[in-house]
Formats: sequence, C-alpha cells, structure tokens
Amino acid sequence: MNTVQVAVGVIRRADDVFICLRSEHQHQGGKWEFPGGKIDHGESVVEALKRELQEEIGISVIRCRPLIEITHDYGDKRVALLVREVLDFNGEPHGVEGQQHKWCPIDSLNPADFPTANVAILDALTTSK
Ligand SMILES: Nc1nc2c([nH]c(=O)n2[C@@H]2O[C@H](COP(=O)(O)OP(=O)(O)OP(=O)(O)O)[C@@H](O)[C@H]2O)c(=O)[nH]1
Ligand SMILES: [Mg+2]
Repeated sequence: MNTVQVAVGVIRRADDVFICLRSEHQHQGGKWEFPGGKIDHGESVVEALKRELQEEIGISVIRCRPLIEITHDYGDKRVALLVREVLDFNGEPHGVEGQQHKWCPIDSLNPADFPTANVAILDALTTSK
C-alpha cells in the first residue's frame, strides 16, 4: 500500500487551536481534524499547506514551522501527516466548504474526537504549551 502524504496545519491563538469537522463521506468522516490535505505531485509540504488552507479555511499562510511528522496505517489507508504550526497568516479562518469549525482550548481536545493518527499531534501540543 502506498503512503498518502498529507500537509496539516495547526493554527494556535493563545490557548486555542482551530479545528474542523470532517464530513461523513470523507475518510475518517465525523472526526475533528486540523485543516489540510493531500500533497500533489511535485508540490512541497509548504506549497500544499498554503493551497489547502486557502481552499478549506480561506487563509493565506505567511509563516509556519515543522511541529511533528506521523506515519499511520488505518488498514484501509496509510498516511504520512506532515504537520506544520502556522505562525502567521492573513484572513480569518472559516469553513469555506461549509464544514463545521471552531476554536477549541488545547486543554479540552479529546483524542477520541480525532482520527487515531492525531493522538501524537495532541501530545505534541500539550507538551509544547
Ligand atoms: N486534513 C487532515 N487529514 C487528516 C488528519 N488526520 C488524519 O489522519 N488525516 C488523514 O489524512 C488523509 C488526507 O486528508 P484529507 O482528506 O484532508 O485530504 P484532502 O483535503 O486532499 O481531501 P479530498 O480528497 O477530500 O479533497 C485522510 O485520509 C485523513 O483521514 C488531520 O488532522 N487533518
Ligand atoms: Mg482536507
């Protein structure tokens, strides 16, 4: 099985992070996620992150830094999440595709609400707080 490379953005504002609800028809539907998506052929992680965050939540990423990289096998799909913390951006994050979204306190994030691969992201956030 090949591994799907995914650019994922963690956007923090003080003690909150911005998260979106995955629609039921998507892989891991009904779970909350950090916005992002598949890296296209020939694209860098940062290029993909900028494109996905513009398409999904309507912001222009100005500056980001690596937070963590996770490889996870869901059985039906193997993913590599290349997670970047977004440090500066233009615009106000919202659900461009009509998806539910919210700012959630890092302390209140429940791993059970996220895809399994995200547990390591939540750990990284709690320890870097
Ligand atoms: N965006 C995002 N994807 C995640 C997270 N955690 C996680 O396991 N994934 C997995 O990463 C894979 C690709 O993400 P995606 O579905 O957002 O990709 P995309 O925006 O290109 O989707 P599309 O094919 O519906 O256009 C999915 O299999 C998804 O389940 C997360 O926090 N954010
Ligand atoms: Mg996506």
